Amino acid sequence: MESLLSRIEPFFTFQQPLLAVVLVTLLALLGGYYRFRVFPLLGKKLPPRSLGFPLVGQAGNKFIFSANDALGSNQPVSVARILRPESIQRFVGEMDAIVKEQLLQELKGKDSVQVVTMMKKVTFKVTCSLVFGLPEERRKKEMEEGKEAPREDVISSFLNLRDEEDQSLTKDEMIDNIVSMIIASHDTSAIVLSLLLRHLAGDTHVYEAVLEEQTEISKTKEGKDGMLRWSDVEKMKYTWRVAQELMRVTPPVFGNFKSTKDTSFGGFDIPKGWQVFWIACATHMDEKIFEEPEKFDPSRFGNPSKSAPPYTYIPFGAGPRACPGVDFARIEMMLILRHLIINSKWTELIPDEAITREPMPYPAMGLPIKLHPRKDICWFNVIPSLCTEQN
Ligand code: HEM
Repeated sequence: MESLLSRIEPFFTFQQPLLAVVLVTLLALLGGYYRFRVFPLLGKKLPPRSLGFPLVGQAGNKFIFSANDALGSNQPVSVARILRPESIQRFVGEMDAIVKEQLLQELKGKDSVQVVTMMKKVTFKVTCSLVFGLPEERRKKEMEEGKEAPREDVISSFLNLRDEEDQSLTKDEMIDNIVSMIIASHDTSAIVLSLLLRHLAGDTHVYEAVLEEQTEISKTKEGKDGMLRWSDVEKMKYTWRVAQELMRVTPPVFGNFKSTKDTSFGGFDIPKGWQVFWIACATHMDEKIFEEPEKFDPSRFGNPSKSAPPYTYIPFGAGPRACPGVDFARIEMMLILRHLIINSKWTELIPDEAITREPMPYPAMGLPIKLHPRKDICWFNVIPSLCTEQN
């Protein structure tokens, strides 16, 4: 497989494992999809596409969160900086506060909830805080309390961008990038979280192991301010492996790239300029890459001897246009899952609910669950109805 990849890689700007490639497709096909699904948001024409994953609007390939230098030397770097681990890691405490506040709001007075809707709301709120920064009153309060200088938000960063001719972004380019960012960020994490809750409801062994890890972390927080930090997220190793395994079994998104030369793969000719649509599912289920692929086994990510070769574990894509939001997504998902699991068990109200693809994999009925909060460590205890006889 490696020799095949090395033969093919030079022909693509977006190197991916082509084992699993379901070859589709012309720009028109994807264009149709995006026009139908996304463009009504902006009422714009299909953007001129070139490389990678431009989602919406006139900005087209000027997707400035990309790690790829799509706009020119300084611009992408300055905005992508916001999503780099060292920036995102500073955001843990703030993100944690938003997550708690939003979960409380979503669960207030309820003993059952529709998970997909809840996750979308929580992740939307977290994304908005990344894009727009802290609300004014909280920003003031934090400064008064002598906390670190407020983190740079996406809007401020956009306003400071200049191209080689010292031109700032147009309003349309800004809107396109913000809408793309919000779609790319909150929907994906919301789906993974929903599927995680669904899996944990039916897998007691994994549920207990995640709970144990999170309880250990809680013990280290006793007597302190309780605020989570990056060092706490780093300790969530098993919890993260569970999320990784979930994304192996059910990768949430597809990707696409563009051939820069005429080439062929698996007996198919791929003309220069064609958009190639890849899916991770088949690669992730290939027994030559992942032993016993049908088995849900988070330990495969903690074992160097089992580690997958490059470009074979690709829920976040790979190569120059890989997802720049991976650290953000990791922290956000770990925090949300932690708060739910240390406070509550849950059971599915529709057992074995089907998964539909639209095209992302959603529980067909939105995953309604019943919550069974734990009395002893009830974070929901500000809401008495959630902490009474329901255990
Ligand atoms: C579990 C969560 C997520 C998953 C599974 C995911 C997956 C992906 C994948 C597979 C791609 C590449 C698509 C391709 O190859 O064509 C991508 C691109 C992208 N993602 Fe994510 N993503 C997630 C969360 C996030 C978050 C939280 C953000 C932002 C905070 C984000 C921002 C982006 C951006 C900006 C791109 C476009 C990069 C470019 O065009 O160069 N994603 N994502």
